[in-house]
Amino acid sequence: MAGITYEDFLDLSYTPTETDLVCQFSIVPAEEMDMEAAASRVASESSNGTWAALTVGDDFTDLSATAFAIDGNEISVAYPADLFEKDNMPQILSCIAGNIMGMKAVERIRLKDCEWPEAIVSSFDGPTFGSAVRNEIFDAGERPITATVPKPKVGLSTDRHVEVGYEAWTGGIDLLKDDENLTDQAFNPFHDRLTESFAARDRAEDETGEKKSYLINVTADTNTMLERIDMVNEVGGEYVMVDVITTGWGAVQPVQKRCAELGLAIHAHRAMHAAFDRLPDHGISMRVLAQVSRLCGVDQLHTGTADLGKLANEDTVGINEWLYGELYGMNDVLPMASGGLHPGLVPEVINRCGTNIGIQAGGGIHGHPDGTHAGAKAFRQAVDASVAGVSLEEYATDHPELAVAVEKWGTETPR
Ligand SMILES: O=C(O)[C@H](O)COP(=O)(O)O
Ligand SMILES: [Mg+2]
Repeated sequence: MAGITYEDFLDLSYTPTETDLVCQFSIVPAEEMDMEAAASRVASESSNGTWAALTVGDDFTDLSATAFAIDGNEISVAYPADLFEKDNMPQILSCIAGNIMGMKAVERIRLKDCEWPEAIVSSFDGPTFGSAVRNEIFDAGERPITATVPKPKVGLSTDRHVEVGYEAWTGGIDLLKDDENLTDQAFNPFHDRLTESFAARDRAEDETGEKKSYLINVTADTNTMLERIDMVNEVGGEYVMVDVITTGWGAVQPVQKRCAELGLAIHAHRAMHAAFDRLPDHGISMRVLAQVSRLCGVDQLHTGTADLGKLANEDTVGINEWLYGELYGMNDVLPMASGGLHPGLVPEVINRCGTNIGIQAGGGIHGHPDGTHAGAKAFRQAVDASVAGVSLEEYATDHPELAVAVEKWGTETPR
């Protein structure tokens, strides 16, 4: 009978069923443990076992996970579907990435990848739009959509923030984006920024004849986020932005449901992800965080810059491919490349990631020697040139803003 002693959680002859959730971990066992014992403890602690052999009899539903493969320092664990509550991401993570992360039986443990069965996937709503935002909200055709964060990231007054946004929109940027730590502070209150930005957005649309939108950061406690989402809807917004890791999945889920009712898209900023994924042999991979984001229904997600930008990245291209991939009919997610980008890096970002992305620059626009409007033009020119297959050098000959940006930054990767 499985589930009594932790050795019972290892079965190298087990073949996962179609309904199992299969998780891949890398582990470094504690000093006195071999891989088999440590793998058993992972399966045990993350399902229905504990450190002690139980003497409670067998009057319980057997929800034991099974460690069924060991390959070097990697193990695979299969979890039975009934272990999980439907549509409850916190509960799932409390199993597969819960106590085991700090368990002394392992020195290090990293949840690297999951294979999600249909029963779990279909219990979540998934994204309302996904990458369709590019042509359902915008009319971007084959090009990536573009975004910018006014800098400095905090401290601009509402008036200045809106002015910067207007300059960026009219320079050719699709999306104005708040920064991850701008919400409702005294120097730039949420409600003022919301109403004034959308008024400026309307003027920018009239001036350019292009669709524009604004990713206002609603991040807060769940009730406040729901109120802010309603406010965004009332002024005719299309999106909200949420810092999904810092708010937590139990907050993202109701946000998704409210946004789906209202027809709003969700832009997910991943601030704090590196607390989980930066150490290569511990934590939760960005790949799994991206999978969780898709199930919880974000439409756009920061997945890095394929290592071209200022932030450390884990396998941007592989993560993006997973976000586009077939998942029992669930909508995909639009990956956002962001963090230290400037016009000179755009061709290589598109070369590595393709055009079905969003691409964001803060410093790479607002650090342009001729200011934000010129910076926005240069960034859009870099996108247009790359999609047309024209080199930046050639495009810059009759696009002076791009020429200035390329002269300033070249193709360097910032730190
Ligand atoms: O939130 C973001 O995406 C960052 O603020 C990016 O800023 P940067 O383009 O200046 O690195
Ligand atoms: Mg930021």
